[in-house]
Amino acid sequence: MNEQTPSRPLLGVNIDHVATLRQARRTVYPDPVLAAFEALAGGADFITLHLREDRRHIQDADVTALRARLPCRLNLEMAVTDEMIGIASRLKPSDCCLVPERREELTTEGGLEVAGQEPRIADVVARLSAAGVQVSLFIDPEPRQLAAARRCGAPLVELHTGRYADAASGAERAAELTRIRQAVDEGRRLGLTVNAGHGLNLDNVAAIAALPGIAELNIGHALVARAVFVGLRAAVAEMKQAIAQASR
Ligand SMILES: CC(=O)[C@@H](O)[C@H](O)COP(=O)(O)O
Ligand SMILES: NCC(=O)COP(=O)(O)O
Repeated sequence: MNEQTPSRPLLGVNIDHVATLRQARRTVYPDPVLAAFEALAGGADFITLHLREDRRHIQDADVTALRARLPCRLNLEMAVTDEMIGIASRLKPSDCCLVPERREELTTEGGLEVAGQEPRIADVVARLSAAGVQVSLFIDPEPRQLAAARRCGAPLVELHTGRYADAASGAERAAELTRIRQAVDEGRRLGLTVNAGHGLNLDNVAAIAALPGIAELNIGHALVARAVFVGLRAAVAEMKQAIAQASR
């Protein structure tokens, strides 16, 4: 629950798109395991990765290797499918985040529809929790989804910040930030630990990191993109600094 929310959000580095580069040629490099250690050297608090049904980037072997070798928490993002539940139950990552997934999507387009499938989500939360996995639900910043997440027994939620990140105007961005702030407050009132992520970068992270009560941020694509120019260790260090400055 949320009694120990840190003064500034922890940073989970999502290494999906290191694997995207590897999959472009089906080579064995760049190695996501090496990337994870570089991210940790840059100050990452834990590592996040998304094992998609279509395996477009992260592969099963990456999850197995990281589970065996990481000295930190491993946050496995996955769809709510029997296949993925089986993988998570077998590998037992420290954390698992249930996300929506559609084959044709370019990236995650919205939050998990928890409110419309509570019995299924509650069952999966119970099964993974019984296996010792800390489960979070990737949801839109909406009161009905927060309430449903609480009823499903999830201890954590991750608020989808994609609409904030993709806002086409300052007014729209401000409105989305208000929506997220209200969702953080409501989630904490419900006793949830509240995380956030998707589409965050050096230009937009400060306003999110400054929101009181956010426990963790998951950031990936923008960090890997920045790493093309400065390296992953430096890109993570930059992001940690931006988060620290925003949450003073
Ligand atoms: C759930 C989420 O917002 C991301 O962590 C997710 O991994 C995005 O999918 P891609 O990494 O394939 O863009
Ligand atoms: N859950 C969000 C995440 O892990 C990273 O999302 P992005 O920074 O790659 O958009």
